[in-house]
Amino acid sequence: MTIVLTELSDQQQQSVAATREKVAKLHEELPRNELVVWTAGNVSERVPGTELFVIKPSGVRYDELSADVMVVCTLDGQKIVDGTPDRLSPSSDTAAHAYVYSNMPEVGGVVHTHSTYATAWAARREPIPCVLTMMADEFGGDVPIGPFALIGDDSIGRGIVETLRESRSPAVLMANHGPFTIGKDATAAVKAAVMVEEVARTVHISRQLGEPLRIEQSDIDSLYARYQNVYGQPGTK
Ligand SMILES: O=C(CO)[C@@H](O)[C@@H](O)COP(=O)(O)O
Repeated sequence: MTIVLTELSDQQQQSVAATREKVAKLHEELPRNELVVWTAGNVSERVPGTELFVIKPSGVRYDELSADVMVVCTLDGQKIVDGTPDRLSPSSDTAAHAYVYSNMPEVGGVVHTHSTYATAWAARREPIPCVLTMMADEFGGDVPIGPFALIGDDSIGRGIVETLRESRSPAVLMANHGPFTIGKDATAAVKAAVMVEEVARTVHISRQLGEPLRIEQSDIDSLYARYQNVYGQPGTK
């Protein structure tokens, strides 16, 4: 049965509208942080109080993105009648985002980029070793590699879920493709995308003059616990 946005409850329609505004605004962070070129990358967020999520339309330039063109999809990746033109297709990664939302109920936001240094590690299919306290803080260990998967069905999503279920990391480097990140909401997922590119660059530079040394696991655990539970102001991180 096709879902029609205007047939949802007023509260659900307001939730969709607010999520569209937020996801459109968060897309600005990808070029601002130099995580994407042209139309690469995408951000999505689950719509509270619904079984829906909002994602970028495929192939639309970042300076043409707005709340009005954010596409609303069901958790199996199907576009609903959302007020956008029928011809406006959701991101080519919609199936991947949908698979994550369907299989990781704790995830509220998903981001994909091709940021240069993180994607270079993905091309080598090499996990980023946990050699920085910022990595312990944000990723709780290495940043893992996910399997090579072609776009178009749920194989990328399946690879993301299978990898991240075995890791504390909110980022996975999909082999030969690039980073996908998750979070409790889209803001957290965008932050993870920014941070994974930062640590990928730092560790790359460090390795040019020697082999960086891994932090002891007990120290990683201690740093991760502090950062996840103490750092920053209450409710923000
Ligand atoms: O890497 C891919 C697909 O995985 C790119 O096409 C992606 O970054 C951007 O695609 P969309 O514009 O979101 O369809």
